[in-house]
Amino acid sequence: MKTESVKLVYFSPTGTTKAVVQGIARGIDHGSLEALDLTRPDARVRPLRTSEQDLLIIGVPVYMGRVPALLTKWLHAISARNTPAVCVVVYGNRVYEDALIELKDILVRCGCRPIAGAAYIGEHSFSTNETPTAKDRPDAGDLHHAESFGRKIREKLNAVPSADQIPEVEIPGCRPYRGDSGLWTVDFIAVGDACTRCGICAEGCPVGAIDPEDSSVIDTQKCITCCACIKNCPNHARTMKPGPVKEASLRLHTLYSERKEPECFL
Ligand SMILES: Cc1cc2nc3c(=O)[nH]c(=O)nc-3n(C[C@H](O)[C@H](O)[C@H](O)COP(=O)(O)O)c2cc1C
Repeated sequence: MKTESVKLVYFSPTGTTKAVVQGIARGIDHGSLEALDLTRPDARVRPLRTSEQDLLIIGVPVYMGRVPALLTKWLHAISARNTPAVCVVVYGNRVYEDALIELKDILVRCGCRPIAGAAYIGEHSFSTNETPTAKDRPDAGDLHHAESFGRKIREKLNAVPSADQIPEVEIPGCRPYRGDSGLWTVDFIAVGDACTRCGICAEGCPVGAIDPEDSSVIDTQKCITCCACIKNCPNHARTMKPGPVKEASLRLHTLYSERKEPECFL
């Protein structure tokens, strides 16, 4: 079947999911490409509409083995008319549990026809220089893999006459979904003297939890512990305070250092 455009949709506070889905899109020989970055809160207001002429590629990070809870309302509101869809999750080298099957289920309910799914590895949000986990992933090998996955998706699309005839894609996972999509409410960010109040952290916060006038003021009720503010700070002024997130960073580094590889389902 022919698709006229690719719609590339992602939520990616620390940029790893974005890099992976862009890699997949490079491998698909597409006509036009429209990107929708859901990371900023104002991008999650208008619902998405897609048709059979689109190919939807949608990527989310894995949070606690699940699709991030803050996205589910927006995802459920997608209105897709028989749209072929590629479901992608990116996880921090621990496990992706039921996130991929959950994403697939949501998209099916919205009217999509999943044509492929994949789980890739990205540097863990809690990874630091002292306790790294999946440091600098996706790396060149992962991105090469993503492009080649994209080429296989194109071949599969070319081989089916219409979206109705896309065969069911088997995705691993359990229903009801395991894991707990609830996040910690925790005051874990230390702001050091190097902070210049430039506001870059507030601008990049996916939930508007940082005061743009005074970036040391953080609304812990809103914070989703994505660590984008730590990783995006040009002055390295933000670090983890001792506590559960820092402890998790050490635990992940200790238990999940062995390299995992991407998995694709076609
Ligand atoms: C709150 C939270 C929960 C997470 N849960 C998991 C998890 O269950 N398994 C895992 O391997 N990685 C987990 N991660 C790590 C992210 O999935 C991973 O770092 C991903 O690459 C981040 O994507 P991004 O760079 O697009 O923000 C979690 C990260 C956060 C912030």
